[in-house]
Amino acid sequence: MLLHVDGLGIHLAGKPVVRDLGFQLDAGELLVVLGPNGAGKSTLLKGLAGEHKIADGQVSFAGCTLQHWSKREIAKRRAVMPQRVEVNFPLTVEEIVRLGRPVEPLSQSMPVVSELMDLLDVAHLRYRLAPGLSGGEQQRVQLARVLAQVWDAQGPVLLLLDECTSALDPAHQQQVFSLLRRLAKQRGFAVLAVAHDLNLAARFADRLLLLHHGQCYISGKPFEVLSETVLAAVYGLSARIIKLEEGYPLVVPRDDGPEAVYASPSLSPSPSNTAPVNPSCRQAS
Ligand SMILES: Nc1ncnc2c1ncn2[C@@H]1O[C@H](COP(=O)(O)OP(=O)(O)OP(=O)(O)O)[C@@H](O)[C@H]1O
Repeated sequence: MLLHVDGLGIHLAGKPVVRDLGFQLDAGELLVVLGPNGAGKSTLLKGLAGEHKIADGQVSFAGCTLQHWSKREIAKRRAVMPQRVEVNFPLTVEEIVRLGRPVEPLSQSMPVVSELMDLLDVAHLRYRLAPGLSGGEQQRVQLARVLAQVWDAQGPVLLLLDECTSALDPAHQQQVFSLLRRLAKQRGFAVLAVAHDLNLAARFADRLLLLHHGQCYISGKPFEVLSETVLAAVYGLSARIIKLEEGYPLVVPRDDGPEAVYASPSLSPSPSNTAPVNPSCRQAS
């Protein structure tokens, strides 16, 4: 097991934002973390990235507690893409991607930088300055920089990506998730990606972890997690789940919308029916 999270608690401004969270992530797995706004997804990711202090529990990576990794060693194996990265200084796309490989001579880093610019479809922008790029272009450049950091790492690699496709058009979203899946399957990367798009998650994730009020509501394979009752209870979303021929679920919101769900006493988000069905975050099955 590459990443082992046990009883994790993170407090912000004196309040528990992530509570009693436990899950594991293996090499070669793509785990998508879902949940409503404010559920604690970014806080979890920042905790795993070492940006937030861990108040309770333990996180170990490749068998060693996170706090015991040296900054230098973990930087070779863990790459993090935050939810928002704004580049306001006049660096070119190529220079930004190269920031992922700060200690390497130019001749050595250029093949990786070029490969990643191709993969993220930003090679045609290589001499453009970052502040003039569109939101989606900026996001693809940042993802290329993040991947450059661990591209040819030896040994275990963990990618922590916070809504890394939120600004992308549907085709680029598919390309990026398909790339992440390939990196997991072919290179053994462990990928934890926070996302809001349920269908993208269902299509590409090996497993989903649904956060609600800082706790794991349910985790498991997409079909186990994405049920009508779960979506109604966690998001207040009325939706149909269709099983596609390809074998993964498709979430189709109903016309009656969230207001209708909230109007229904049996599905209103009262404390009793928003309590996690699976507080210890066991597998759904
Ligand atoms: N630095 C902070 N200090 C105090 N509270 C914070 C801080 N950062 C986040 N929070 C609060 O913690 C809760 C979880 O925030 P977080 O950003 O983890 O949510 P999220 O699930 O990523 O949401 P979104 O889908 O909107 O990005 C929210 O209620 C937020 O207001």
